[in-house]
Amino acid sequence: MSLLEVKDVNKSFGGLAALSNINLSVDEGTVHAIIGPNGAGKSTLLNVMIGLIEADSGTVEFDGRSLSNVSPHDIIQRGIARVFQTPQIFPELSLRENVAIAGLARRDGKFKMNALQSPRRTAEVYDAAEDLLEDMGLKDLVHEEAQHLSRGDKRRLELAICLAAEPRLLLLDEPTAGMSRHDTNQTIDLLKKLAERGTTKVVIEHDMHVVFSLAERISVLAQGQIIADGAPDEVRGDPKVEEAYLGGAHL
Ligand SMILES: Nc1ncnc2c1ncn2[C@@H]1O[C@H](COP(=O)(O)OP(=O)(O)OP(=O)(O)O)[C@@H](O)[C@H]1O
Repeated sequence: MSLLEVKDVNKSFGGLAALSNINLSVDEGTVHAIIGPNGAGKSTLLNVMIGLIEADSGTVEFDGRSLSNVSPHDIIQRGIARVFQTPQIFPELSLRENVAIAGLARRDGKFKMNALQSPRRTAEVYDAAEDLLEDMGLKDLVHEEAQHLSRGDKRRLELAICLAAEPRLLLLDEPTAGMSRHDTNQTIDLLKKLAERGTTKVVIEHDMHVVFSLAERISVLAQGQIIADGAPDEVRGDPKVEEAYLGGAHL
């Protein structure tokens, strides 16, 4: 079943068509990668999906309901979370406070810092935060200030923050950008583990190792258009993709 449907979406910046007639369907429970060369329109598409950029025309539907005119906050409430290229964390708070705040925001419908001081909620929320951090391999760091984390651990924290919101759809914008091969492989393992939670994922990624390790379906953007869409093996062998994406090199 399709969880997210992008239908006939167009977006121009001035005279530049960043997205042209984009149609894309993300099936529930799958990992769907969006790849393409620099400037292909990947971030614009992700921003349209999450309501940060309004399309000139076309629609995005999540679980059968249009996301038009829905605020980014309400989009999160509906069950969509985005992992940004730069981790969005509170640097001076501990890891578990960072994750607990996200859990409370999900539960209460809006950010309520003073809810952290309510004893009844605190234990419950902190327990859930610690469980998530343990899943992310950050158990020993729950009391550390987030600002002291390594880059790889920050990415893991940010994933925990996103998951605390219990999203049905997770949008990941270059989750392994800037990571060492070791951290990249750990992140791949982590994302595979997340698949067991049934969270549907859309991943923008430059690293082909990551894409082909994770994705069940790949859409290829070039110059604002989808030039290929299918299973990894279909996309890998597509001459249009090799030409557009890597100037004729083999994927
Ligand atoms: N706010 C904006 N104003 C003007 N032009 C923009 C804006 N955002 C994106 N563009 C242009 O739209 C096109 C698509 O950009 P986009 O960032 O979506 O590509 P991308 O595939 O994510 O690229 P990259 O892989 O380099 O991040 C580019 O030509 C870019 O310069």
